[in-house]
Amino acid sequence: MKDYNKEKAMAGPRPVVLSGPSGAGKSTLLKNLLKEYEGVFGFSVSHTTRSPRPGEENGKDYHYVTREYMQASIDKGEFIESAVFSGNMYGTSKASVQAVKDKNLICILDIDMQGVRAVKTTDLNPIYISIQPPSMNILEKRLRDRNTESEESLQKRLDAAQVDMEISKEPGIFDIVIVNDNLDDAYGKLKDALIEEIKKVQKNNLS
Ligand SMILES: Nc1nc2c(ncn2[C@@H]2O[C@H](COP(=O)(O)OP(=O)(O)O)[C@@H](O)[C@H]2O)c(=O)[nH]1
Ligand SMILES: Nc1ncnc2c1ncn2[C@@H]1O[C@H](COP(=O)(O)OP(=O)(O)O)[C@@H](O)[C@H]1O
Repeated sequence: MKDYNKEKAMAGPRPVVLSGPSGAGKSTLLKNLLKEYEGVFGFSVSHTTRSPRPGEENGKDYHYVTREYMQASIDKGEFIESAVFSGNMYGTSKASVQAVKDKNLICILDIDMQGVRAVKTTDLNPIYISIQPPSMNILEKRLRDRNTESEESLQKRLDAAQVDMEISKEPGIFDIVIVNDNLDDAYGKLKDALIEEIKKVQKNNLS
């Protein structure tokens, strides 16, 4: 038992998975966390075959790669999980998570439902948080106003969102479901959910 606890302590803080429909507000919320708690959270930078949006940075938001490169890396066993979403490949590399763990930071993963299911079969043991929009109509408005998607990509995201919103209601998949209606309220709930882990890292940083 003692050894088990020692192993757990050495494993560092528990990672956090943020999932939920495209447009629910995951990036907005996690960027707020990374900014307010610099030195506490670190982002697991995923790989994707989608093109960068204006303002996105290679190596910061994603590693933007070709399908050939991504498939070869997956075949080499370099990924914890990968999925196809809206026609593009996305995946969490072992190196991305390790880079955050090496700094003793809480690793945040922004992944879709397929990723959540895959991570559940690993020993990552994260806290699973679902970010949900107040309604489909509001989600569609936010996605349109974001101005990042073609009509085709938008429709694919809305179709996936419908499925995601249903699945997130199933008990046992997520530890917490946060409805992102008012942004400040949703951010407050996210911080409340993570405060124990945040305190642990802050305490470790001081000692
Ligand atoms: N499984 C998995 N999903 C990911 C990964 N990175 C991002 N995603 C998900 O892919 C979906 C699309 O992401 P993105 O193209 O950035 O669009 P956005 O969510 O609308 O901002 C979202 O649901 C993300 O959570 C990953 O490494 N693995
Ligand atoms: N509570 C909110 N109220 C209004 N707009 C929001 C709220 N949360 C996020 N948004 C906006 O909705 C859009 C989608 O949010 P984003 O963080 O990109 O979602 P995701 O990362 O889940 O795809 C963005 O333009 C963002 O500024």
